[in-house]
Amino acid sequence: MWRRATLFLRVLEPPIHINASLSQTFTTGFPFHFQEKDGICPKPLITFVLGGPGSGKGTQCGKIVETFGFKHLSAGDLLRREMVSDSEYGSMIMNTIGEGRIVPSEVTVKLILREMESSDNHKFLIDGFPRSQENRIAFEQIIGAEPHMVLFFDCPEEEMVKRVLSRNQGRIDDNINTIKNRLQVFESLNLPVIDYYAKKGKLYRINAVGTVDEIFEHVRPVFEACEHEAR
Ligand SMILES: Nc1ncnc2c1ncn2[C@@H]1O[C@H](COP(=O)(O)OP(=O)(O)O)[C@@H](O)[C@H]1O
Ligand SMILES: Nc1ccn([C@H]2C[C@H](O)[C@@H](COP(=O)(O)OP(=O)(O)O)O2)c(=O)n1
Ligand SMILES: [Mg+2]
Repeated sequence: MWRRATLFLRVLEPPIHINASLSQTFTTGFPFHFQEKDGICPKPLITFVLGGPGSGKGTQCGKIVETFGFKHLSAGDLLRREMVSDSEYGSMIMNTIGEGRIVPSEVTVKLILREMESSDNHKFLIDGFPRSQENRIAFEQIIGAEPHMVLFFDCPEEEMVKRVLSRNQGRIDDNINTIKNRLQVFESLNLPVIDYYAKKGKLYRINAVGTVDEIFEHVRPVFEACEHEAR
């Protein structure tokens, strides 16, 4: 169903710009620009990491960070952190996540933007985002950048449910009722995004069944090729 994309790197990206009307929604962090390093402001290298709940995104991101030195931004972790802070969005995020729905894009993109701006690393692994076409468009408009590539951890539903139910991290959404909703939301809102990137030739579909190390052996060559291209 998913075509395996050939390596496609946009080496020359258009300059980063901020959509003026959307930028007015935010009070911090504009204009978006990276911290300088040795007097140079590098272009961001963005990888989106997608897959259903429990497909192993976070686990594989840990290994990618260790091996390839990316900055890992988990949209879910950022939202959970915001949820327990004094934020005005706290209760909305809790209700939304508890029901297995998607938090409004402006909130999530704002949290991602804040992390990107404060990072001294220009290589970003954005995990669990974009989860909908609305997420994707908000990111493009607000941050003004596109991913260089998109990983999709393809995992059977049965296996995802089993992993989520034994995750044991005390998450409010790791219960059978919420999982059912999350799987439905994944199918209806996230698969179209995955399809979108497949059509753009940016998608790398990874078989997410196997041990963590076996799966990472499928991931490794994708990043090795990316590093090679960037040289
Ligand atoms: N390949 C794997 N085989 C078995 N369990 C796994 C594998 N990869 C991750 N897990 C476990 O499954 C659960 C979900 O993994 P996680 O990385 O949190 O997935 P996601 O971020 O996609 O929801 C975690 O408890 C993790 O330890
Ligand atoms: N882009 C995103 C990412 C996560 N969320 C919310 C809704 C998701 O069900 C929860 C949990 O996301 P998270 O990526 O941590 O979940 P998994 O790692 O896939 O199990 O957070 C969101 O609203 N928008
Ligand atoms: Mg995760």
